[in-house]
Amino acid sequence: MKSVDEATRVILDHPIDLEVETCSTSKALGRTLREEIKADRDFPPFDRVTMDGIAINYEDWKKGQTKFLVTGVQTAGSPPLEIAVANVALEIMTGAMRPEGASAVVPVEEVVFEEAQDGQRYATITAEVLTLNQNIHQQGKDRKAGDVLVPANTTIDHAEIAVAVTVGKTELKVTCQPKVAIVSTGNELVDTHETPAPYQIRRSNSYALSAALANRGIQAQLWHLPDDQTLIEEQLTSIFHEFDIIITSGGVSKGKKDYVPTVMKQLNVEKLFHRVKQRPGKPMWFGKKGNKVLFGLPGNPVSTLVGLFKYVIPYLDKIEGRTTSPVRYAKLGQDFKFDRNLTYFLSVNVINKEGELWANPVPGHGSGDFANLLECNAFLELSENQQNFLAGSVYPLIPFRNI
Ligand SMILES: Nc1nc2c(c(=O)[nH]1)N[C@H]1C(S)=C(S)[C@@H](COP(=O)(O)OP(=O)(O)OC[C@H]3O[C@@H](n4cnc5c(N)ncnc54)[C@H](O)[C@@H]3O)O[C@H]1N2
Ligand code: MOO
Repeated sequence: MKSVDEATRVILDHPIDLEVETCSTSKALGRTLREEIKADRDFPPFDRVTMDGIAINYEDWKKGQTKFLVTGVQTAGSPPLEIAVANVALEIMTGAMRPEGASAVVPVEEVVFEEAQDGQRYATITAEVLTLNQNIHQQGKDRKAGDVLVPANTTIDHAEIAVAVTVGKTELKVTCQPKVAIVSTGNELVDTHETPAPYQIRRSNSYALSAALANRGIQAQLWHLPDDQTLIEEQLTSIFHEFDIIITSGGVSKGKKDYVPTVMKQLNVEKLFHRVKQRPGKPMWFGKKGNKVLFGLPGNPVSTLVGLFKYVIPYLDKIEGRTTSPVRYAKLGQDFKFDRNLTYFLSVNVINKEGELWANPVPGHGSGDFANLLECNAFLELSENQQNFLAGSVYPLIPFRNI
């Protein structure tokens, strides 16, 4: 039986290859970039005015001039005007290009405007202090044309989309998303709209898995198969043809109808491990055939989700080449005892107390108690070979909601 660390290593050491495709930039949120995004122009591309006010030649003010004749108005999006003679100003708007000859912009709050008898408009500066080039964002100050703005393999978020469209990219090269199938098994399971017999339940795992994957940007396709070995074999054969990643739930333990491992053998899927020294989720199965993998997650709903968040999501991150955030840690909120020689994934409610994450145990009633997860936002990974876990000690966190 593999330890949690060994199982993690085996999984991450068996990536499948995903191709590169082109995707419209506006739909690229969450995808992995497979090219560099370079600046097509300087950032900003021209000396950009940053306040609504008047543009003047700073030297005029420095020589003692505070009252300026307004000779024009320059709005954002129009070609630059010019300050060609001494002691004149242009009214100017945020986003406009610096007019030729202008070397300071004084905000309207520091200017008094007046109309003279002759119909001319004057602006008097009330500010005590001006500086050269104030309120002008200098061309190329942020980035230079040709600079790499976003390196390849970055996960695309709103900031990357803003930069990509700014440099004129309507499309981006991204990693193809894997095709994912979720297959639940079990005669005791009926669908949501059905009324279960007294010995049946409604199935929930496939819906929980597909919702969690949708949150991660992946639209999985769902199947449910009865405990019929021939049918499972037939269906998984065709699912293997069509999909890159198959996630099964149930049918991997030691029961007479737990057919997943047997069927995998018949389909020549290489077993990389079966069973992990952990609770919940011990009976997990993992294997690979060609460029496809199967995660056989145990059926108990909490075990299924531990498998998804601990193993499947990091695997997706790896094959998609995503930039991932480092492992997060939290302090255990109260003493906890677990005396089996297994890694324990404790359901916890994590709160942020004065900048520190504290994980309060919400143990529930075992791996079938999925209603318990309504009160939780993460699993805390308590290492094997330890029995007493003390309040205040720090452990890795596997969040399944935003914390
Ligand atoms: N003799 C042994 N029995 C069991 C062992 C063991 O080591 N020796 N392991 C136990 C552990 S731990 C787990 S976890 C379960 C996992 O077994 P399976 O993966 O074969 O899962 P099933 O038997 O099919 O189902 C277990 C449980 O979960 C419910 N379930 C299954 N699928 C769904 C679904 N889609 N939605 C909601 N609930 C689901 C199912 O009805 C069962 O109650 O095995 C233990 N037994
Ligand atoms: O691993 Mo099972 O998930 O403990 O119930």
